[in-house]
Amino acid sequence: AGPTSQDLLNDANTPGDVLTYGMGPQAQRFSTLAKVNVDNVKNMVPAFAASLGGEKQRGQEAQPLVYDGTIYVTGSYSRVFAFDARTGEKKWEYSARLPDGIMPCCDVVNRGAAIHGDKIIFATLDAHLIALNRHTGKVIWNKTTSDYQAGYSATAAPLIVKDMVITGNSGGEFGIIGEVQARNVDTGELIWSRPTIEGNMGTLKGQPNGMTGKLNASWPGDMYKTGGGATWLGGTYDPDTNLIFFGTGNPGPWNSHLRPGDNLYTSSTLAIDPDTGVIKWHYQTTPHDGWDFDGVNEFIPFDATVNGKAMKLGAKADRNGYFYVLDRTNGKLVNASKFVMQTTWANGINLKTGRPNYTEDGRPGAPSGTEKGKVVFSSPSFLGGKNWMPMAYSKDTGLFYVPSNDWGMDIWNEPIAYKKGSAYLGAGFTIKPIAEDHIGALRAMDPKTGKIVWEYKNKAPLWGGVLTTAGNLVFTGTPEGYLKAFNAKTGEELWKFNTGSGVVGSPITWEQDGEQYVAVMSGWGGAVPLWGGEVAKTFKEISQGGSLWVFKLPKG
Ligand SMILES: O=C(O)c1cc(C(=O)O)c2c(n1)C(=O)C(=O)c1cc(C(=O)O)[nH]c1-2
Ligand SMILES: [Ca+2]
Repeated sequence: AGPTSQDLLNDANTPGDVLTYGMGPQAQRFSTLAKVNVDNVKNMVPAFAASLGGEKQRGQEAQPLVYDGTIYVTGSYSRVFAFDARTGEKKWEYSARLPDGIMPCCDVVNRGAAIHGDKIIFATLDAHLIALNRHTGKVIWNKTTSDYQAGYSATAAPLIVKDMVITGNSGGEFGIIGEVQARNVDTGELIWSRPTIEGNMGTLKGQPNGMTGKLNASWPGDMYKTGGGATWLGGTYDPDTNLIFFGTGNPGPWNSHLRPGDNLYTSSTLAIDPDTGVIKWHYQTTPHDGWDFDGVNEFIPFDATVNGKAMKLGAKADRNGYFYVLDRTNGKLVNASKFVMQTTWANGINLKTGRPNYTEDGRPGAPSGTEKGKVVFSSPSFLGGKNWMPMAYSKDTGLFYVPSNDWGMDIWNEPIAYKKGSAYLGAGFTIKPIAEDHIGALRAMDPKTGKIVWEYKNKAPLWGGVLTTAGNLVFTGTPEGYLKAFNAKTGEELWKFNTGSGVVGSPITWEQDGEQYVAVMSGWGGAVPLWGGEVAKTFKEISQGGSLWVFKLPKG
């Protein structure tokens, strides 16, 4: 039969398998396992490695799934692999036949699959959603989610809620319209679609277009028709409030002078009712985004007592450099604090309005005629204080572990007009380091105080996901090739292993035959080598790769 929607809800409490992207619908990436712990992690050794093979290497950003003795991973170029979880032997491989004209902005990546019943479901770079038989890798259904020739693509892992596959889309750099789609998991038929840009019609259940507030009030003229707001990282689900949370990306074009207004719902967190597709609340982290700060970062539900009051909260480390804690029942700001070295574009967040206090010269200037506008130095860079790589929340320490980066950019605006299937930026940029000794910084954040409790600095930008465990451990990868383990309370580095290529995947752990296993994908890529400017030059020595690595303690 295979996992049911109920099994997926219980994923965080069943350490014998990993059924969801995020290790639980809330995506806390916390494991209750403690067989591998601060005392013995130094002894951990590889159990096996499995290559994705072929000439198709590039960025391997996937988080593996584990079920019934099989590890499922997605690879670059829209591939899926099933490996034996005891030996690493390949069971099957599926490779989507991609057309020549795909337009992913930021490498040919995929972050993971979903599992349900007899199916493995994943999204492709040419904007298809495909369900494979998990035993054979044969296609069960294959749906077109949008038009790749207009710049749509998909890189996120699907979310499964109540027998629906809920997906985001990519293409924010091409003037697409961000969208969340819910489909029947058995057939792939569309149930509802929720556009993220005010003024665009979706097909919602029980509401003709379901857009809240005045249509298009936050966009001039027709700009909402090409407004971006891609939901390119997928979503999390909170059973306590029955809400799904999707971040939305940058508005199109990047040149903000062409679209005065807040440009809802770009660079925001949306809380959506999974039963209808209706937006219950929104919180916009960067109104009128002019830096590609995007806002797509994952929103992780957690519970804590604030000022003596038990609260249902959620946290998001935004690309704009601020760590936000919201009341997840209504989207109200509880606190916001800086988690990076610098934020040149804003002096903090106004706790009453929830809006950033913009600095006077932080925004790149308007072009005049065909001349580019005033260049400004901005920090974080557009690749963000934190990009797509997911943070983790430990129920034991009460801390969030945030994979962050300290860097800046020169950014300027240029004239631009929309053309179907062409980049729609109207901006240029060069990314620059801002510190002598590091770009990457893994930071332990206390969500109650907004304080950084410890940090680990890394020379290259951190671009991989984080895992935390009841063994008082935090795991993350580095572009230099290491998977590393840290003491969750102190940040002390306890173990490392070099996988031979940059690690930009998200680690997982599970228990099998009485032993605890840890797995991560290795394979350098993603946006940094493509867009990293001066920063990317320092990492050209990193070798490409494409392997799954699995670790455990030696027997006996
Ligand atoms: O607006 C979008 O649709 C969109 C999509 C993606 C993507 O799907 O990977 C990225 C971005 N934007 C983006 O801004 C970005 O920095 C980025 C980095 C990466 C990556 O995988 O390393 N993807 C993306
Ligand atoms: Ca983007």
